[in-house]
Amino acid sequence: MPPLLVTAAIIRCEDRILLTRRPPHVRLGGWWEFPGGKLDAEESPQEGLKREIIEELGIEIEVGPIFEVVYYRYERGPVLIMAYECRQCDDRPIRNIEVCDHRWILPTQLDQFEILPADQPIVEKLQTIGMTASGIQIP
Ligand SMILES: Nc1nc2c([nH]c(=O)n2[C@H]2C[C@H](O)[C@@H](COP(=O)(O)OP(=O)(O)OP(=O)(O)O)O2)c(=O)[nH]1
Repeated sequence: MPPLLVTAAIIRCEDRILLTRRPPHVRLGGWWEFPGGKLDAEESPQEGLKREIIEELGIEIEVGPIFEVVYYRYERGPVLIMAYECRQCDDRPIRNIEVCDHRWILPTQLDQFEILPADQPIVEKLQTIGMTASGIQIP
């Protein structure tokens, strides 16, 4: 089975990153994750990610360089997660539209959240090198 193509946004603001929580009633409900979702047909990863963030949180983002790519086998089938370094580029407040909670956290706080298992390589990279070290272009 080919993997589901999923994009995820590592949205940074100063030294914090954004984590969102999946609503209780959806598949994998209650887990924390990086906001994003499945790509639609004929959509580039960057276009899909911007669309998902507007749908889920009501904010506009700029999509920067790729941060990590993860292949993970869930019981229902594999996913390929493309995680991009991003930043918010408007001043709208975040709204929990398709998520049930969100937090701006320090990388040192990642261990305090139950984050989807597929995201482990992303979490480890954030904990060890952070984002500035990987070249995110944030003034
Ligand atoms: N957005 C996101 N999805 C992730 C992460 N880690 C991870 O394993 N996933 C998985 C969970 C889901 O199986 C899949 C994303 O699917 P989804 O159901 O959230 O995507 P979607 O919003 O497009 O879904 P839908 O409601 O339109 O069906 O990727 C992550 O950090 N962010």
